[in-house]
This record gives sequence, structure tokens and C-alpha cells, in this order.
Amino acid sequence: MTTSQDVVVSEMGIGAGGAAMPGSGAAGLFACRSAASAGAMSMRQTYRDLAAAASRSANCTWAELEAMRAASPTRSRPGTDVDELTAWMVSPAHPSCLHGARRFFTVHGCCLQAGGDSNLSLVLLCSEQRKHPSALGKFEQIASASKGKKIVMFLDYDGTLSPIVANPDAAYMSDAMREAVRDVAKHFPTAIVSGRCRDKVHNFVGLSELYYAGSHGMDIKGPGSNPESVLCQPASEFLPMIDEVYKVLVEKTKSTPGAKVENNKFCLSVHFRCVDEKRWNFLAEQVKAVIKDYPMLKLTQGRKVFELRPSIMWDKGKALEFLLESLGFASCSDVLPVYIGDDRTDEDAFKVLRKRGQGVGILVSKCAKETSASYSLQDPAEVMEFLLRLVDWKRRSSAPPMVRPRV
Ligand SMILES: O=P(O)(O)OC[C@H]1O[C@H](O[C@H]2O[C@H](CO)[C@@H](O)[C@H](O)[C@H]2O)[C@H](O)[C@@H](O)[C@@H]1O
Repeated sequence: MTTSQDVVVSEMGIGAGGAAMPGSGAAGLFACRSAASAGAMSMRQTYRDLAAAASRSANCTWAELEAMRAASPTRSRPGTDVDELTAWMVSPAHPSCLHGARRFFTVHGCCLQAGGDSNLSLVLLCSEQRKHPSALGKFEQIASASKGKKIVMFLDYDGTLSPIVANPDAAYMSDAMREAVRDVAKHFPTAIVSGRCRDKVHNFVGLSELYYAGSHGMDIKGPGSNPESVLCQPASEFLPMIDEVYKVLVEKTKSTPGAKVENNKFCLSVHFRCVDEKRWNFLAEQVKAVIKDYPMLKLTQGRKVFELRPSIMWDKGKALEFLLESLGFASCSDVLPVYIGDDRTDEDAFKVLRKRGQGVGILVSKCAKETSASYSLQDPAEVMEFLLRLVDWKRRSSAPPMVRPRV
């Protein structure tokens, strides 16, 4: 099912830099600590490469901000979104078909759309390649692929379990969602993988039975409150630098109304959701000016947020691999990782699933996007519905068969 994923995906981060980290395929629960120091050595050795990469990353263009605007639209574009989404989720009936009021035809295998508000608008997909059906609509398919396999659940937080809100400190998840996640964790090993600081996302979720991978996977902890259950912190050497850059960014951005710098422990976020669009460029320049002095950091974009993180080869995809290995599923064919996320950093995990030819990547999005995920869900409400169905399916499939009394 998920092995035939053939979407071409572009690199989405601004910064392409990163030091190769020996031991990134960790060999066990605590392997990451030694991998971290080996990684740190490697970082020192490749400082020059990193500096070059970082200066490349500091040269991001405004076009990338435009892409960012499209990636997290503030308002829907009337007359286009619904059609695009439909086409993205379900392949249109083929050349010259009528789809609603619009006419589709193909050029070089790509599906083009005529009519609507513009004379000719390119639909985001090549029809045969980029279908991301609803994970709810295809639930039976996903369930049957998981028969005889051990599901491991990976959940992003913002935009996946909680709705996107203007104030990042108020991104609460609902009690109903919490119960759904609790139920999922009763049946399958479950990890929250977030760009947030681990403690903060743990506080939001409030379930101690889960694995938590904070700071985009750079801070991984197992269930329970035992400090020994910290499993992996590959960027610990960066802590003093991150604290310093946090202070510099707060100072630098305080003249921009609405800008907010968030310290996520091993990485930083500079939010511009509440900044007047006219000032986005200026804010981007400010952030770029700061990161120029810190070539060991790279800059990427999320949903109306700039994210600064250590230039090490560690991301949500590596965190997923590390957790699978920690759980003893490194090279198992009978495991089915399910990863649900809404943001660009989640693409690293989707790509890992594709590379493994194993697992189910689900993008949470209301609009058509370029993605390595195989399925889609529109919003956290649909995520909750999917989780509940999975629990229900698991309960039913593991219940002993009913024995009919003989009459
Ligand atoms: O990996 P995630 O858990 O999705 O974290 C990514 C970023 O999420 C948060 O920011 C986003 O959600 C906020 C609250 O809804 C919203 O205000 C902001 O615009 C979004 O970008 C979090 O605050 C960031 O630190 C994370 O990097």
C-alpha cells in the first residue's frame, strides 16, 4: 500500500546545511548519547562546511516567504481551494473531464485546469502521481495493511492534535482528543513528535504513558517520570548557544509588533502569525542577520514561524527511526509505523517511511500541498476521528470470536 509512493518532493527547509552524524541509526535505548558526542566531534571537524551551509541558509529569498504564505494560508482563496483539495485527494476522471464547473486536461502528464477566476490555473498535482486520499475514506485499506503487524503511532502536536491558534502558549488540545490519544496508547506504542520544547508539549498533552520527542526530535524521553528515561539528546552541546541566540533574537525583534520568540530548548521559533504582513520581510531580514553570526545553526520555516536549530543531521525522521529501534522494531517487517503531522518538519518523517517502504504517512491539511505523505486528514477533528476508529478496529479485531450457543 505505502510502498508505491512516487511523489517527487522538493527540499523544504531554507537551510540545507548539516553535519553528518555518525551513529545516527542508534543501536539501542541509550545509544544516542554516545552518538551525540561522536556527532559533536564530527561537527567540530566539519565546522567550515557548516559555515558555508549556514551562509547559504542565511541567503534565503523572499520567494521562500511567499512559499511560506502559501503553506499556511490565513484565509482560503474563494473558488480554488475546494477544487484543488478534491483533485489532490482524488484523481480527476482524466483528460477533458468536467469536474464541477471546471474543465481539466493534461499537458505532459500534468493535470491543468481551465476556467475559474483566472484564465488558466495550474492545479498543484500531476494527476496520476499525487493522490492523497483521506485516511478516513481509506480506513479499511489501512486497517487491512496493518493485519498481523504491530502499529506504532507517531503524532505531531500543533495543527495535528491541537488547532492552530494565534498564541502559541494557548494551543490547548481538547479533553476529547486527550482521551482518544490515551486510548490509542493503550493499544499501540505512541510517541508525540513536536518542534516544541519537550516539557511544554508534555504539559499540553498531559499523558505520562507516551514517548515524547521535543525540539524537532532532538530531545527524546520514554514514558514515566524517571529522569533516566531521557533517551536521546543529540544536540546537548548547543544549549548555551541556543540560550544566547534566544536573548539576541528577543532583543532584535522587539521592535516588530506581534513577533514572538519561543525557546524550545534545543531550537528556537520566531513567530510571525501576528505580525503585519508588510513587516514579514523586515523580520526575516532581522532573523537572517542574527543567524549569520551563528553558522552552526540552520534556519527553516514552519507555519508562520521561522525555526532555528542546530545544523546536525537530526530531525523528526531520525527521531522516528530512533524510537522504532528503541522499541526493538529496527529491522522488523511486521511493524507498521503510522505518522500523522501537518507541517514541513513532518515531511522528514514521511520521507523516512517512504525510504523504508513501510508505514503510513498522513498529512493534516485543508489544502493541496506537496508532500511525501500517502494519505490526508483535513484537521485535528478528523485526526481524532481516525484515532477513534483505529482503537475501535483494534478492539474488535482482538476480541475473541463470538461462540453461538447450540440450540
Ligand atoms: O512540530 P509541531 O508540534 O507542529 O511544532 C511546530 C511549531 O508549532 C507551534 O507553532 C505553531 O502553532 C502555534 C499554535 O497553534 C501557532 O501560533 C504558530 O503559528 C504555528 O507555527 C510552536 O509554537 C512552535 O514553537 C513549533 O515550532
